[in-house]
Amino acid sequence: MVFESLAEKLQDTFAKLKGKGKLNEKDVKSALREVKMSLLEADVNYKVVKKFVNKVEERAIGQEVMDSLTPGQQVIKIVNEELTDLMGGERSELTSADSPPSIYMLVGLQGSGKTTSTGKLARQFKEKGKEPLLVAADVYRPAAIKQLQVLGERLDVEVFQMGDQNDPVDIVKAGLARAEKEKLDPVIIDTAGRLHIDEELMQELQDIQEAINPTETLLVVDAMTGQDAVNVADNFSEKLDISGMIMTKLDGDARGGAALSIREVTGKPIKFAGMGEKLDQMEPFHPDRMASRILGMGDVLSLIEKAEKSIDKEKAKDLERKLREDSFTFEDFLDQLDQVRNMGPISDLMGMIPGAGKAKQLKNMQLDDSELDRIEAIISSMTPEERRNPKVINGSRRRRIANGSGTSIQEVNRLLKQFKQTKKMMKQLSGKGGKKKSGFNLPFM
Ligand SMILES: Nc1nc2c(ncn2[C@@H]2O[C@H](COP(=O)(O)OP(=O)(O)OP(=O)(O)O)[C@@H](O)[C@H]2O)c(=O)[nH]1
Repeated sequence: MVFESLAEKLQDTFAKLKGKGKLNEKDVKSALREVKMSLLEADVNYKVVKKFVNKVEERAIGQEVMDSLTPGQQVIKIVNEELTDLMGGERSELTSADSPPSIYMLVGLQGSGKTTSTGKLARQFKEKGKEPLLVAADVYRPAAIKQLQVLGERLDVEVFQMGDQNDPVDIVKAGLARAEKEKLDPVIIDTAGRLHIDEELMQELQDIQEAINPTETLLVVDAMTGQDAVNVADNFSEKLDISGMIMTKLDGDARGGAALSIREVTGKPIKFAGMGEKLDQMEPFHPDRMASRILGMGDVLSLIEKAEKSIDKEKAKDLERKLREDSFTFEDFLDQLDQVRNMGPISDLMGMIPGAGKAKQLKNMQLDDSELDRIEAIISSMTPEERRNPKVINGSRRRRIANGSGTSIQEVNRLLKQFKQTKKMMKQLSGKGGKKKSGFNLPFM
């Protein structure tokens, strides 16, 4: 899960704080010392941590907080606000050009995820009905051109390339001319990367910037590299006019040091967060939502947005009807699993549910993707009759299903029990006169 280890530590600290009725200055100071340690362990830049903790302390030790009825909550609220502020406050949108095409130039070190992010960005524009053009300006690594072409084919997006024997500035200019002629908008440029920052590369990128004056120059940085990412960003922004950042591989970043320091150190906003290798795994970066995730308050807004994108509305309606009529079967369950999978890794989804990170029942259920695989295997080993009417699943059938799915009888039993409980719970939720549910359900909730 994104920021998992940091989130766990902070949430532990605040649980203790909330447990106390009245707070005194000492309590707050000791909690903030823990916050400081957690942030440092998460590889957040030292200066950033110091400034952050001082700011929180200044606000938290005020009379208003101490005298309030819920001082613990008030401190968490302040931390939440300051974390949001640290990551840039408001969401920073991509700017578009006054007259098309908008030009987005992606820069960054080799392996940071530049080419993948070029594809992800193109996909988002395509979804909005735009016709982007991708320009392959990395002439040093022929495989990079091929990689972009493969992405272009998959997305049905045009890719402009002139091989690896031309000057990148000429390639980019010719690419722009093509976009103008064919009315393609926006133009997304994949530039060359290097393992380390070097003068030659910076010069080349500066030349491209000068020649085409991009609408935005987006620096792609790998969150997993922690403070290195921050240093790279600092160096790049000294030499180039960077307008914002795409932070990749946040899905594998349990600590969060780069995401929490980079804005403060460079002054540049994170505009997107890469959450996986697939082309649909890039999210707009919302500082407030990210802060809430870290503090275990969930990110219901992002969850709903994801659900709206990946869940078939007709199927959702159908499901609602089935739940109402109590005709929900294992077939439907399987179908729902598929839809949940479409939304991304289950651990990421869990991070978006308020309190889920701390909920013991959920932890015990070990909801990771391999668990979903096992559930799927068990259901697939049932006969159609068993899926429609689980009541017929007696002892010997359970054994057969366990054998067939490579699981144990205990696991089959657990799933059957879970299914029964889920049905009961959903029936209550959608019960007559009860509250109407939103258009989607997760089968385990
Ligand atoms: N988990 C995860 N992997 C990612 C993400 N973004 C990119 N990757 C992976 O990171 C690796 C490098 O990505 P590329 O897009 O090839 O990197 P690049 O910066 O274009 O590298 P060069 O073309 O060599 O300069 C690939 O294996 C990608 O699948 C992300 O958000 N999450």
